[in-house]
Amino acid sequence: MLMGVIADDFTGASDIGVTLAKGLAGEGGMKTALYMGTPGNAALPDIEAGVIALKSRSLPATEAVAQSLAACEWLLAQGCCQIVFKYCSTFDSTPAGNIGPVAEALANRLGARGVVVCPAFPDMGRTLYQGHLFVGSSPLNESGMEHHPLTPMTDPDIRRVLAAQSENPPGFISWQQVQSGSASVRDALLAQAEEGRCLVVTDSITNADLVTLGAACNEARLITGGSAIAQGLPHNFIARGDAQGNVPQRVGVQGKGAILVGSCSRMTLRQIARHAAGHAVLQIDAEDLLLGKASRETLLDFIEQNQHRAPLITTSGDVSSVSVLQERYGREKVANAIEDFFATLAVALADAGVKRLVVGGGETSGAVVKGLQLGSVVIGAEISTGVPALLAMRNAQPMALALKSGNFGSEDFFNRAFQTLAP
Ligand SMILES: Nc1ncnc2c1ncn2[C@@H]1O[C@H](COP(=O)(O)OP(=O)(O)OP(=O)(O)O)[C@@H](O)[C@H]1O
Ligand SMILES: O=C(O)[C@@H](O)C(=O)CO
Repeated sequence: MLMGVIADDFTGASDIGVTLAKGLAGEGGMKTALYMGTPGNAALPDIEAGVIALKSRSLPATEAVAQSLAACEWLLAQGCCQIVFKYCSTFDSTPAGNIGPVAEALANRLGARGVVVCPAFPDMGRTLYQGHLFVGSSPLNESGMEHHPLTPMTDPDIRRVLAAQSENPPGFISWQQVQSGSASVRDALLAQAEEGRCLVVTDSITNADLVTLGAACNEARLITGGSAIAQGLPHNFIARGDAQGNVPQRVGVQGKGAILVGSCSRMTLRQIARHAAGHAVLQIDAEDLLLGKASRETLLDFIEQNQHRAPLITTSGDVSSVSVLQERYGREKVANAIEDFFATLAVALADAGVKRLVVGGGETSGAVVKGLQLGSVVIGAEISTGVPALLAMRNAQPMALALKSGNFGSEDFFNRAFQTLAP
């Protein structure tokens, strides 16, 4: 294994996994495996990049650091010479972390300084200019992310957000400097390292900027960013003759399917509304879950009876219903109850023969995948930007999954993914 990635959520892990697996157009990527949690066993010998999915985004910082360091040790033991810490392209974090504490702990472990911090993901409209993160034409704090149920983002200045959760004041490299090319960025990173800067917020607006950063980080021990930071990294290994140039294959499994959605992000709410117009949607009242009122039999029946209508079960609510519930019961209690619900439901569905599962939301995906106790997963071709089809084995049976980040995918995503996971 040449490169190792530690991702702070499961949708993000599949997002960066497919970015590494496909690499640059015309060249291909790295043979990449996705591990659902830090594995107990050694990786297969032909794997060139390993992505470890953690569910560490909303944990207390000390736990997130401990899990990330353990993942890092496993990746180093597999032979990785470069580690990437993947977080959300909307820099989802709490005032206490976990991006700053995890990035600094990994930098200390790897002896790295002048480490790139770049959440930009231009294909999804996330750009970083003068340290400010935009989603399309809106600053981060006016993009809907200010209402996120777990990690509301109320400041678009990533330098300030990161400074508040880091021990060392972060450095900065502007877009103008990135335009001067990879050698100039490498020098700038070295200069920042010599000044003692651990983390360096680095602007990027286009994919070309991210490829420049990738080339500048050819020899870096640690890189941090959204998935798009990984675009140019396979090239470094392919150009050296270390990696072969992989192409992800289409993945599909015969059998019943279900769609489970716990994301309350703007795009997901639109996708659910669109799905409801032509397919089967069962809306669960999230408060019923907190009061222990949901019946599993009804849900299994709903999925069984609606196989021809791409059945979707959701708890998602709009900003006001989420905040009413959180004020009444507390943010963590609400999230835990809903995530437990999805984890248990996914297991019941899989036990009842469901073989295709589309999940909406990173924390929700984490809960579902942990519930199903999936180990390593094959990354297939992309269904939409940042969302690959995945092939897992459960009880020696194949299972196809798609884990969709809250704001990813077009309005018809849920039906498209449901159909795409079939052979
Ligand atoms: N009706 C609801 N009220 C309050 N919280 C909810 C409700 N429905 C779901 N949730 C919780 O909101 C959180 C949504 O986070 P999740 O990471 O799954 O989606 P997301 O943030 O949109 O996805 P991503 O992180 O991939 O962008 C989960 O913890 C989920 O349990
Ligand atoms: O970077 C993104 O936006 C996604 O991969 C993600 O992490 C959402 O949870």
